[in-house]
Amino acid sequence: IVGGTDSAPGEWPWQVSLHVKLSRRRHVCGGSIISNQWILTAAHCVMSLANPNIWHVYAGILKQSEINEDTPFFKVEEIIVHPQYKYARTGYDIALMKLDKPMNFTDLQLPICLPSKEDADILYTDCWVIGWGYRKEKGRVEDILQKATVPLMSREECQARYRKRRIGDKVICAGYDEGGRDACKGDSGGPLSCKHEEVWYLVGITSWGEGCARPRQPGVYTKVAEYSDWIIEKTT
Ligand SMILES: Cc1c(O)cccc1C(=O)Nc1cccc2ccc(C(=N)N)cc12
Repeated sequence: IVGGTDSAPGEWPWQVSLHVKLSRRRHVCGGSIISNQWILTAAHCVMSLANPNIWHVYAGILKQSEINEDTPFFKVEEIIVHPQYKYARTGYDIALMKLDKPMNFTDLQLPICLPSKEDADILYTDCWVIGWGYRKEKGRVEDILQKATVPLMSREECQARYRKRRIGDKVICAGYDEGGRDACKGDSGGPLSCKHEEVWYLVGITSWGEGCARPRQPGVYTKVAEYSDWIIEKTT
């Protein structure tokens, strides 16, 4: 997250850290708890690492430094990548991870609500992007979970900012014209969470952007409301 601040313990109980157990255990992407056995993340996070056995899901943590070989984690039983996904920039950047066993909800690990398709046009005004990703383009994974508030923008305005790309209706853009506050590498797969009438909704999944927090280059997020049928089909 560029231009963010430290989160407090339990502030974002649906945020998880997805680690890959390869050469070195490391945070690869964020993800969101959507039920006691399912995590929603970005397809580009899991594409080249589609083997469920190499993933460790850490829930209820604030700092990466809380994680060591004794820290409990969830194993992944199944990974479902959207069948139409090719690259983050061309959309369908969404994937589901089924945990090997249901988690117990606590104050530090709770699900976030999915917006329904009817909610696709709600104008959310209190949206936050969170993650342990880079604070600048040439950055590194951060220790304390960062948060930044970002305004949603219309598809038309986003398309005007990304002339070389097709900004479709299954993505949502957010950011400041002057730049300075945005998600970045390492935040991928994490939630764009919006509070609406006292309830938090998973409005977007951090997907891509040209650089990070650059003027007139907003963050692009998978629009979760457009995938509610797919999510329900795959998780029930
Ligand atoms: C290609 C690249 C890097 O190598 C390092 C840092 C950023 C980038 C980059 O251009 N964009 C990105 C690469 C990977 C995930 C990203 C997630 C969000 C955003 C965003 N701005 N909302 C940009 C990303």
